[in-house]
Amino acid sequence: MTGRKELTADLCVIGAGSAGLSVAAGAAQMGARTVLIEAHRMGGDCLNTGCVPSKALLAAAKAAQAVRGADGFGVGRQAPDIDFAAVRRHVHGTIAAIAPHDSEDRFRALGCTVIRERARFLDPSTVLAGNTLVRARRFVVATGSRAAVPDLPGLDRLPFLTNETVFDLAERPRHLLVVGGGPIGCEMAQAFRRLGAEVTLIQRHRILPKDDADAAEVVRRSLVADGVTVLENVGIERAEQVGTDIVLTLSDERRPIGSHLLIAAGRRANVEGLGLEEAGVRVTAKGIAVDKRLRTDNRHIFAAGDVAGGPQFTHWAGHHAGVVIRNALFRLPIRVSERTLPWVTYTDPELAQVGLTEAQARDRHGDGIHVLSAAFADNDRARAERHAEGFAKAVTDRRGRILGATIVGPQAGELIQAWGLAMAGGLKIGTLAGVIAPYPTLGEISKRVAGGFYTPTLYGPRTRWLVRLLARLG
Ligand SMILES: Cc1cc2nc3c(=O)[nH]c(=O)nc-3n(C[C@H](O)[C@H](O)[C@H](O)COP(=O)(O)OP(=O)(O)OC[C@H]3O[C@@H](n4cnc5c(N)ncnc54)[C@H](O)[C@@H]3O)c2cc1C
Ligand SMILES: NC(=O)c1ccc[n+]([C@@H]2O[C@H](COP(=O)([O-])OP(=O)(O)OC[C@H]3O[C@@H](n4cnc5c(N)ncnc54)[C@H](O)[C@@H]3O)[C@@H](O)[C@H]2O)c1
Repeated sequence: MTGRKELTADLCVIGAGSAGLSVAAGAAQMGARTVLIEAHRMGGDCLNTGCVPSKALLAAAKAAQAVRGADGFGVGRQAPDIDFAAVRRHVHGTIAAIAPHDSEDRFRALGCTVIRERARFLDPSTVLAGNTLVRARRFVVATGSRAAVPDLPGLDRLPFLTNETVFDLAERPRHLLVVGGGPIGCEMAQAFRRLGAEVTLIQRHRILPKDDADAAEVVRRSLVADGVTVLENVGIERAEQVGTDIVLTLSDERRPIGSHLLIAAGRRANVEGLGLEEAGVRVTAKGIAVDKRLRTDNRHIFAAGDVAGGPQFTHWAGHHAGVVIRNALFRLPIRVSERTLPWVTYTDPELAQVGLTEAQARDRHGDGIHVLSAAFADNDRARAERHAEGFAKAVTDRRGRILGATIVGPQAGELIQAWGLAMAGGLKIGTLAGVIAPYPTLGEISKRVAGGFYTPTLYGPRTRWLVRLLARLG
């Protein structure tokens, strides 16, 4: 075709976010001729409008909270002096510091051909990106997701924030209304509250409904203790602007009023305008339909990351990338597995999960499970650091096979990794119980939980009988 550039490749990746970048980096370094197409910003959501800015904002909020809490250690008695413009510089400085890792330069250096255009399938084996036609043996659609905007009467007539705009606020909101109590809603509610805004969080169910109910309750109490108004199990009837204020009318007739509105009510897969129909790729309400090998209905086209409709995490996108590479380049029938997928909500305290929650384990295994737990109140390090809220809990089958673990408390995201490793390695609970954990560490809590599996036997009547018998024998 005239005026058009044509490229042929082994692999063409659409979207340079967590999933697409991992696929492209792996494939290029393994020698595949790889084309990477990105319409907007290299790094996608995670780097620019997701994980990175949200964790940077939470870190600033934690620093502010540490000032408030210093009094408890006998160190000063003061309120934090928060310079919101400087907080914003910290957030954007963090993005800038990480950006080179996801940059066009780096990917070109790895051997990828990078095209900064919007991509669209013309037919099952051709993609058009700007002026370039790409023909490839395999394609990967990794176009991610965006904030789902609820169908709320009045919402279309007022300004609202999403994860794409909230990190660009020049000034701290006076009163932030947060719609949605999933991970984004809870993290942002706590961050803005600790940075000095009034915050009201409105959630249709309980907060963090995908998580263990007892653990979510610990997070809820912490949000309330920080001063967040948490309104749960309530619908929103309409939204309106009254002067400069935003007013929501709830199903129970309460009317929270705020200066800003953040929509954090779930995600919608980016499937529009991609020519998926022309490519023979089927889409459902959740996203692109894929099998366990991440193949779409067109066996030459894979989907990875948020657009594939499953869990939405950067590390899950990374797992997807490994599955796609092995299927697409090596033709190995590798499947995705959620069995040891961890997830963490980075509130303070953090809430971390791997494997089944207690409720899920009961659903699947009935009463044939052991539930083991320990409180951070009994962990000496947590006490010393005045972070003794929360608990760790594990669920095993009758024989001590670990089915899942939940940790809510300080550093829960770090602590859950021992449980993920144990599950991935097929270790039984006895291995964790036998670990020599350094004292005093937060990690001792895992050994304590695991040890609970043996407590009834260890301190039971049979052991006591045996000890007395051996004592009598001299
Ligand atoms: C506020 C927030 C906080 C989060 N925090 C965490 C966290 O702490 N930990 C965690 O694991 N996960 C977190 N997530 C989720 C995580 O960001 C996503 O799961 C991850 O970014 C998904 O990666 P992806 O590659 O599927 O999509 P994306 O990162 O969205 O990348 C998709 C890319 O495709 C591009 N694109 C779209 N259409 C086209 C097209 N037609 N042509 C070319 N390019 C296109 C987009 O511009 C984008 O760059 C968070 C998300 C949000 C919103
Ligand atoms: N720490 C992390 O790993 C992290 C952090 C942020 C986001 N994420 C990822 O991003 C995804 C999206 O996060 P999210 O919090 O937007 O989604 P989510 O779907 O987990 O939570 C959104 C919540 O909003 C509620 N909701 C929906 N419509 C509502 C309405 N009209 N009124 C009141 N409540 C309403 C829903 O009940 C739901 O619980 C998550 O699935 C998660 O995987 C991960």
